[in-house]
Amino acid sequence: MKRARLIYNPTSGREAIKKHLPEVLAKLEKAGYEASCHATTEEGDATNAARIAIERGYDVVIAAGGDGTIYEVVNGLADAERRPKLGIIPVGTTNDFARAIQVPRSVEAAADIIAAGHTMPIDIGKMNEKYFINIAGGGRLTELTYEVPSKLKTMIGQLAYYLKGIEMLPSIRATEVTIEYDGRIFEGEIMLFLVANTNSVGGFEKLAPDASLNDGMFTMLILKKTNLADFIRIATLAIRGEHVNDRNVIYAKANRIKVATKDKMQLNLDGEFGGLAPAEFVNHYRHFDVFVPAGKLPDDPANQ
Ligand SMILES: Nc1ncnc2c1ncn2[C@@H]1O[C@H](COP(=O)(O)OP(=O)(O)OP(=O)(O)O)[C@@H](O)[C@H]1O
Repeated sequence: MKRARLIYNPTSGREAIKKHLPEVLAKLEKAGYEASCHATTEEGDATNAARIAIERGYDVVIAAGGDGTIYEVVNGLADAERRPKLGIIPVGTTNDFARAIQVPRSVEAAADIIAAGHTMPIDIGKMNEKYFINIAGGGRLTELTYEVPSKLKTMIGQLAYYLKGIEMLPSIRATEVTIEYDGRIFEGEIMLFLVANTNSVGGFEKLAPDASLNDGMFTMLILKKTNLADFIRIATLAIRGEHVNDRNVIYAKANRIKVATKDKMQLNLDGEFGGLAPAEFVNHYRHFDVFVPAGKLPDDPANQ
């Protein structure tokens, strides 16, 4: 019998998962799995739980939480040679990855997608020793994702990020970097750089408009040093995906990217603190099979 392990963050989002657990487990059992779950207890626990699921040979591992929980689960699974299929139940404040794979923000609907059994291959990124599934980045602006207190997120959700962004905007400084991407080089001052696996980043769904989930390539975006007025203009363009041709933006595909800086630069992986530069990003082609709705995603080989 196939076995599924649900790893859920009981504090995620507005603590939405807890009351739906019996239905989720029942749906999995009905789909033919022997299902069990693990509630995470603290930061890092989802990674440990995922490693244990590998040791115990689970066929499916499901991450239920926000992007932070998915990130931790991915890091517990990604080094294994035989990796379980990955399911996502989005109950966080930011659910960028779920949005990118069109898994709805309803516990029951997300569980139905896993029960239906359709998967597609997805690339992931590795930065130095850590993996990310959605987005990596650096620059002062990306730091706001972990400056938002968790309690505030639980209370007011996505709004907490925007409030923090407005608060930080006037103080954002540029960083001098050297970025090497597939043999090309950029040297100069930047506001931020992003290395995206998907098109869905921080609620901006068109930030990397042509990112593919499984072409073996990252979409890289560099925002050069700008003044505040230009910055706001480009952010507004980014809502519609019209920033990619702006003269302050470098937008390119690459599967290996190296970032070096003389200043201290914090790196961000899937919204979590990922260490300090220098960094090397490597794309791992079709590393996971992820449950997605059938017939919806253009990158799904089943729809091509
Ligand atoms: N029992 C727990 N108590 C406190 N924190 C926890 C617990 N379990 C996991 N965490 C931590 O909570 C962090 C945020 O979780 P998660 O991403 O699932 O949801 P979120 O708070 O809605 O945030 P977001 O969706 O913005 O990432 C994770 O980085 C994880 O390490």
